[in-house]
Amino acid sequence: MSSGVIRVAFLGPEGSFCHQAALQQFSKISNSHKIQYCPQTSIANCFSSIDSKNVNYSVIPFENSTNGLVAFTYDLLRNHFFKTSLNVKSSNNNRNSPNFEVIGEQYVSIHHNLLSTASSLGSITKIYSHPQVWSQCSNFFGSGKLSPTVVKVDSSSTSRAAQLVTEDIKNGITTTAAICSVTASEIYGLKPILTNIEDDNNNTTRFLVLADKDEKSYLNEIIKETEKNDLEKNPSKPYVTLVGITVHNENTGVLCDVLSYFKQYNINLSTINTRPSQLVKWQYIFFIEFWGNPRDEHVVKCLDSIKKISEDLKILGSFARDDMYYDNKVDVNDTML
Ligand SMILES: O=C(O)C(=O)C[C@]1(C(=O)O)C=C[C@@H](O)C=C1
Repeated sequence: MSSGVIRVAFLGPEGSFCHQAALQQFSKISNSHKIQYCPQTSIANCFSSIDSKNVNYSVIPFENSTNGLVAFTYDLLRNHFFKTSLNVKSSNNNRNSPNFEVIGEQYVSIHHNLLSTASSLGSITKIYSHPQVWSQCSNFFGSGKLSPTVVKVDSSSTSRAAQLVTEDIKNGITTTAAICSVTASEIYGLKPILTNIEDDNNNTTRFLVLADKDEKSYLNEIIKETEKNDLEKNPSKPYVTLVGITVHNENTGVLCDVLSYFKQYNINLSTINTRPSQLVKWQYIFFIEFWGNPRDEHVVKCLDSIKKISEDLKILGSFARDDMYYDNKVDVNDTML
């Protein structure tokens, strides 16, 4: 890794929403530091590039306000932080202790656009987009504007979808379309034929920022410094911590006991999601985010108590809550029309 340059992985190519999240996070320090953005072809590569120390940071999609958790990401967090039958088989012992941790979050407003050079909506034969997008645009797909035979084709990202349409055009195919951002439409030189086709105009995706945890040098200090400045400006700015917990299935009420510790220590939860543990069939990892910092005494006590009654507990990281979290107004009058 070349020194002095901060390398940031994101789900590429350029123009993806993940790219936007990376720009939001790192533009804060782009005046004082050279940032090199490193597009990856999959979310899995965003993880492997940071775990193998090819980059200093990686930005990954985590959840969407319309369709919830990004399962690919949760499963990759599981595969890196927990022992699973997959990594036991490959005897990859490194797997429960990755070289990175979660240090930040970014919120991106997701507005979807349909790009195509087809002569009409009805003549589109194929639409490319990231699989997370289909259910964010379900009203559009149910509107009857498209041919009933149109085929949805998964692409690795929304910007890759736009790229695929440009490749089709070069090959003389003009009946394909992509659903992607306005930025992607500008980069790939294709005009949207429909804009804002998402069901909910408040559609937002939350991204996590992963950082190389061994790199105790200036890189993490920069982020800590910007956080420190934020916290100085607003000392009550809350912290959020993400943990993963597995419990012994056969113990009745054990999850209830885990949750009651959070209550006992007055710690408020912000999300809870489960994914199969991939170690024992029908066992799950509970991914929990709570308001608090693992350095706070009451958080330490709470997690210590939980550790005693759970099979495994991993702290995936903690970060200052981003201000955009609070931008969650829903216009009820709008939804009642
Ligand atoms: O394809 C992109 O542009 C991405 O950044 C990925 C991703 C996701 O995985 O959720 C990000 C935001 C949208 O929700 C759709 C796709």
